[in-house]
Amino acid sequence: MANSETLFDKIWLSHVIREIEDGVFLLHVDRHMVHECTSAAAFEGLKRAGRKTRNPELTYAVVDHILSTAKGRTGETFAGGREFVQLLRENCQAHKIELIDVDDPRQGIVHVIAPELGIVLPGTTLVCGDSHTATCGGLGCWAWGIGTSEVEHVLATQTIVQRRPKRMRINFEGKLNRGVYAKDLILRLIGQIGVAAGRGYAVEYAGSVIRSLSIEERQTICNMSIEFGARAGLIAADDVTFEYLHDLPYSPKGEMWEQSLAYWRSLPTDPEAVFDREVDVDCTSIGPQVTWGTTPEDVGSVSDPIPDPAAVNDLARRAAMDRSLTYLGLEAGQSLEGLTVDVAFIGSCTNSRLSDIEAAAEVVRGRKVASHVRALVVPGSAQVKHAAESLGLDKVFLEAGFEWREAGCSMCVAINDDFVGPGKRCISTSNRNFEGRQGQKSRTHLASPASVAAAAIAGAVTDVRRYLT
Ligand SMILES: CC(C)[C@H](C(=O)O)[C@@H](O)C(=O)O
Ligand code: SF4
Repeated sequence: MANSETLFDKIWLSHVIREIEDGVFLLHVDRHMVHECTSAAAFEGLKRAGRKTRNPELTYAVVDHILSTAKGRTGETFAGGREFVQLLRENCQAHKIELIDVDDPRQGIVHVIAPELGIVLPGTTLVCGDSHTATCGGLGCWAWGIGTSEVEHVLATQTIVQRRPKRMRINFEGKLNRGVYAKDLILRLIGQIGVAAGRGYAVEYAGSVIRSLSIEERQTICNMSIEFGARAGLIAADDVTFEYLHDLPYSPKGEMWEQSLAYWRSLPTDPEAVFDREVDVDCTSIGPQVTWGTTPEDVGSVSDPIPDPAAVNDLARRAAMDRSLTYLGLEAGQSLEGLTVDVAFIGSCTNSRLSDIEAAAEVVRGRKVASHVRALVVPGSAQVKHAAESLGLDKVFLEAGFEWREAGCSMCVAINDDFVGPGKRCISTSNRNFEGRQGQKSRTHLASPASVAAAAIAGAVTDVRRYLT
């Protein structure tokens, strides 16, 4: 039907090659990102089957996960990652895939560099063997994480088989309070609708608050789509997006740019379009968010008392809350404010872009990290690191007592040199807080970069608004 399609419908329809069975389709993949952690088995599969990569020019590889973030690091510094890095190098060479290697000035977390380089474009499909690929949806593309066997399929055919998802729209309206950032909005949403609400849906984020966000903030929102079960989250491209994309290394140029712009402007959801589900989030009532449990749904404003599991009727939820509180060493009714932290981590594909680092620096400037806290900033990419350094932000952090590290996934996932330590408590800008996520027996509290910076200074979870002028 004319004039009643959603953004997602438009992208979907322009990528269908054919219907395979009822509701299941073969689709074209425009861009494919690859990293060292989930690609080795896919390349191995190709080798065994004697297949080639169909469109190596549409695939980009980068090293980010199993990598040291120490100054002067190479792909060999972290012993556990050497083999993965080496294999990626060999596979990229054999398949003529562009590799952004450890010492490349474009290196960084896969979901941070893809937008930064203009590999992500509105209206396209982008996949990667990584669940947080949805991050790239912030630029109006359909981006989602795939499994390793699908990585092999995409390499071999440049297509993917997908069941058509349902459509959900989430409307963020109201006025943002001081000390409230994109991270607080997405945490609040997950607290409101729960970690399973997105299953089977492609989600579009909309509303006046979303329109007012920068591209980096939109990526933070889309990044956590997977944390409530949606595999993709999209935000329609607008002038903010076009300005961001203009003149990036891989974005279209000249006449192609003009043609692309005209097409991109046709993509936003039509006014008459209908969604399978709509959710409204009232931003006016949101304060700085901090998680108190082991899912991102276990979240509240920093000054709220931790909810009492005994007051919850759903028995499974009650048991999960009990288990969360035990794991984190917390009690119902307790306030998170004043809770001592051992580690403060600013990084990950959720919150490691320049604006995140700037927001944290605003809190840190002229202050010192509490003496018992290990505090780190791990920029999402070499470009982010460089940009921050040219603003003198590295000095702000170093003088305060933070570590200023090289780009990578780092302590978000702890499959490298950076981990929290058993029984230790970390306040983190990353996206996952399940048991052991940041290392064996680590305890994680998710929050925004400004809130994490404030906690590093205070030595404890605190209300960031006290540190803002
Ligand atoms: C290593 C990779 C498979 C994983 C993912 O897919 O999300 C990682 O990036 C993560 O965040 O846990
Ligand atoms: S930063 Fe964390 S969430 Fe993002 S890709 Fe790396 S491990 Fe996954």
